[in-house]
Amino acid sequence: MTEAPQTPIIAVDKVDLVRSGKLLLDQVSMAVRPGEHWALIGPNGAGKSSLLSLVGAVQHPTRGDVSVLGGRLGRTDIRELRAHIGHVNPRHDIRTALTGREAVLTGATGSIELPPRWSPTPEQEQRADRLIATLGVDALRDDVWPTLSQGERGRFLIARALMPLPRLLLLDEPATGLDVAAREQLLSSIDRLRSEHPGLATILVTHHLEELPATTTHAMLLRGGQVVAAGEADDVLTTKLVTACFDQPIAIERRDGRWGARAASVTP
Ligand SMILES: Nc1ncnc2c1ncn2[C@@H]1O[C@H](COP(=O)(O)OP(=O)(O)OP(=O)(O)O)[C@@H](O)[C@H]1O
Repeated sequence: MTEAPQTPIIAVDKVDLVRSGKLLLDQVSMAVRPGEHWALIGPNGAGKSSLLSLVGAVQHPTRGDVSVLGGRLGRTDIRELRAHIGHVNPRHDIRTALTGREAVLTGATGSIELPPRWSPTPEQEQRADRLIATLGVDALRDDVWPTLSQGERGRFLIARALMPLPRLLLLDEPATGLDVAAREQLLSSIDRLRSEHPGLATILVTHHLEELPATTTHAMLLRGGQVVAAGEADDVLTTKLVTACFDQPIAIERRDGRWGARAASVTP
């Protein structure tokens, strides 16, 4: 007996995105299934954030279809869809002295600050504490936001995004600005998270292959709004395809699950 194929969490079909008369995405297609962890890679201006905003139900395509969690954009209430998508935005702006744990709890209300007179249920508190442990920031849970480092905030924000039990987690350049130790802690946390939530699908945007967790299963290379390659990570993250994507000779190697990139020597 053959197994029924898993319904995609995201189905993007021949999408164009036009803004201010400019074609930002050109015939892009993508299918993401439960348990898949995608890397979205490409040079500056390639269209990575634009694609993330479509699958995050933030904006609609100009042409083509986007379905997220079974709801087709344009036919579904996108606010309702967004409630099931965890979106980790490095520009998340907390201006008060919330503790790390309180920041995570705001994920239950979808707000930036804790709403007045709101208190979490015991289940919400337990969930926040479990996620804080998974992301490895237990010891910092009572520290206030202004005193946390960028890497520590990043891990609290991932825990926050997971509070509503999303089936899809979008990570927009989560390692930007982190030192090597903070980056490695973040990547280990993402690996742990993925193993503890096997049905979760994730998409991680980055310019740097060194910032990919070892649990990355799939990759898409974008350039000038077009897909250069998409599929299983080992088939896509190759010297030939990454060189074509960045228009620069780049040698790719994978060691102990992690990727590395360096300038390739060009043979005359
Ligand atoms: N609303 C808009 N109107 C016109 N052009 C836009 C708009 N939004 C984005 N762009 C342009 O579209 C292109 C793709 O932008 P996008 O932010 O998706 O790229 P990116 O791959 O995420 O880039 P980066 O790595 O620099 O963050 C860029 O050239 C950008 O200037």
